[in-house]
Amino acid sequence: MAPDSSNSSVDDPLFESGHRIFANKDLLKIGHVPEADRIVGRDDEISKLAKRLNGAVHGYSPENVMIYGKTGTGKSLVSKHVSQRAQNAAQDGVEIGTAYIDCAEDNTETQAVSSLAAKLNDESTTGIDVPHTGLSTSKYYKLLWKTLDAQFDSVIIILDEIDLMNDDNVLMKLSRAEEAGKIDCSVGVMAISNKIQYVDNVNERVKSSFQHKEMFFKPYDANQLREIMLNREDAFQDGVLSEDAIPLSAAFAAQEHGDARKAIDILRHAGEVAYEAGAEQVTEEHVRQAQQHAEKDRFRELVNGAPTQAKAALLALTELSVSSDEDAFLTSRVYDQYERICNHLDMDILSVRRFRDILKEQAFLGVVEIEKINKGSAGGIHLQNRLIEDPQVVRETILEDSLMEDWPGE
Ligand SMILES: Nc1ncnc2c1ncn2[C@@H]1O[C@H](COP(=O)(O)OP(=O)(O)OP(=O)(O)O)[C@@H](O)[C@H]1O
Repeated sequence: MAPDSSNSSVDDPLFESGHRIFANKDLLKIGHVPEADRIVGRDDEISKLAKRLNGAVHGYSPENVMIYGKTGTGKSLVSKHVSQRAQNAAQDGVEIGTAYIDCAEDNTETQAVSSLAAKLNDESTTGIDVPHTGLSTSKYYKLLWKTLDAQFDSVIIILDEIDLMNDDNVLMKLSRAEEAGKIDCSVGVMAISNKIQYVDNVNERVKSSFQHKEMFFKPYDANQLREIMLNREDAFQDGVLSEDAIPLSAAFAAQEHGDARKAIDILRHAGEVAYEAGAEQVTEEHVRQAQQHAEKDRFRELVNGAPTQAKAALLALTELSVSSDEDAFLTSRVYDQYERICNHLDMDILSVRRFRDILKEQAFLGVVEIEKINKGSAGGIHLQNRLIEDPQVVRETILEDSLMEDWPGE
């Protein structure tokens, strides 16, 4: 880790001595794992999870656990924390290994198994060389089993964002290894997901071998978010945070779904905004600006991740918004524009009914706002669609997609 030089003085006047706003910005980094005394509001989850892993501490099998919860509710943090404590608490003569796999990165069976083998293998103890690439999946499994037996009585494996793994095989192989006689070391898997029905959708064979207990992490409320941030107040210089900065960041994050990552992000960004503005304090206004920025980022992510047809529908609404003084348009008018776009880009044209469904989905995601207009007894009910975010931002984001970039605009 880089030394904390926030308060050190620098001889060259071109550079600032220390930092006006931050004392230890690392505390607000996304990947930062806080110390036990900075973890707030998760005592129950920590002790429940510890019970599941208790066997490992005494050299028996830990239980498998499936952890569900929305983003930023502390699932990764608590699982890393408890597995680390189990490793430290291991009884004399009991060796516990722990490994964390981010399935968003290692999303194939081979990648996950090779990563596990590489992370758990201490070559100086086992004499086993685990090459990064080039072996078949089954060879990587063999290396993994060898390295586990050479070092551990028990191993605790965290598979984070398991729903992003494109194959459930790894879950089955890990949970069956001991029973199938492939290893003597016992294996406990903590699989983590935001998708509440993840296990319902996995293959029956996997389900029957991955016998597990389930845990649900509830979103934080504004008080808990405030506590989480107060516990990292020392990321800032003394007296720099105005009284409102933390409560307001907590309130913004709680409004959405109680996401601690979002709360910390807003606070860090507010500090950056204050710094850029040359301010001495992080004020309510800086937090508001940081929140608007976070909102734009979230919006960009939503639009980026939308299917191509949804992007074409949004582009149609965007073009109308950019080229007119109005900001809300009847579905029929948006559909005409959508047809022009699809023709130009050589895309399939969906039926009006399907097109309406797409706009509804986008309204559900908070990209579009739909309003019912009653045109009297003869005119009937019509739907008007409006983009929630600045049309130029939406346009720029959609045109980043290589399938849409040939649209010249109107
Ligand atoms: N109870 C807590 N106390 C202190 N910090 C917390 C707490 N819960 C979460 N955080 C912080 O919030 C951020 C997000 O937490 P974490 O990654 O554990 O969430 P998650 O539920 O795993 O989210 P995702 O599903 O998006 O991976 C991290 O920086 C973490 O340190």
